[in-house]
Amino acid sequence: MKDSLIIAVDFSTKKEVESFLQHFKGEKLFLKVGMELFYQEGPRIVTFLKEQGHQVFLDLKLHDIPNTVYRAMKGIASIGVDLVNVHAAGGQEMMQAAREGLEAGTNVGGNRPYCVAVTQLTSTTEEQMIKEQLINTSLEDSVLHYATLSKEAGLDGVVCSVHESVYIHKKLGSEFLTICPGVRPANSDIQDQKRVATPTFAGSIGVSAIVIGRPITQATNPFESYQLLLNDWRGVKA
Ligand SMILES: O=c1ccn([C@@H]2O[C@H](COP(=O)(O)O)[C@@H](O)[C@H]2O)c(=O)[nH]1
Repeated sequence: MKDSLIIAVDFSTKKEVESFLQHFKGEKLFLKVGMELFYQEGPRIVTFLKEQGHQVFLDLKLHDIPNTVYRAMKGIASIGVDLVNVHAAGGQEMMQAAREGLEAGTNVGGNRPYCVAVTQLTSTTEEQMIKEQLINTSLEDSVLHYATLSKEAGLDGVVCSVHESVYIHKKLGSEFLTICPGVRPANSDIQDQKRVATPTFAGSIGVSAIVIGRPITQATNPFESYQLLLNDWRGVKA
């Protein structure tokens, strides 16, 4: 889990994923399946990727009442994913229920999937948070607050931007996972992301894992793009 570069395979069909993975010549990857793909293909896409030897982050960002989240997580654990998530805004009781559901759904002797909570989406600015969510504090304080609640609920970490990771590790310990999307090569298009950073910066400050989608999936040569980003992240000099 730690030091992984997770590729967000944001495609609509298994066929598109299969053709994307052909660029990687059998390399074992850490892949993120999001709503777009899961809602089209269902649990069988996870089974397919696991059978190919990949690790899977199922990014469904659950946010519902505790009983519903418990039952959904119980089912998700039985599909065999490695990492799942909820929205921290669902509250501490809901996050506890998520963890308990995962424990209940994990086979005896198996590993419970890691569970992390989304703090503030990396597409949100501080200005938007204050205006639209009526959270009258700094974005950093809001993220730290959600991270603290997540840890108290027994979760393994959070989804946050690279910029908040240092404060989270300082307060909650470096073992508490910071999974960071919003990662872009220097001077590239940030698209709908707002709180962005380069892989090099993420690596230099000890972020637990980074998530990158479009800079790899939409590249002319996805494998080359992945290798370059991986080297930047791991501090390998060209
Ligand atoms: O705060 C969040 C939480 C999740 N995401 C997801 O990560 C990827 C990022 O893709 P890019 O193409 O690299 O922007 C995407 O699947 C999001 O759903 C996030 O970006 N921010």
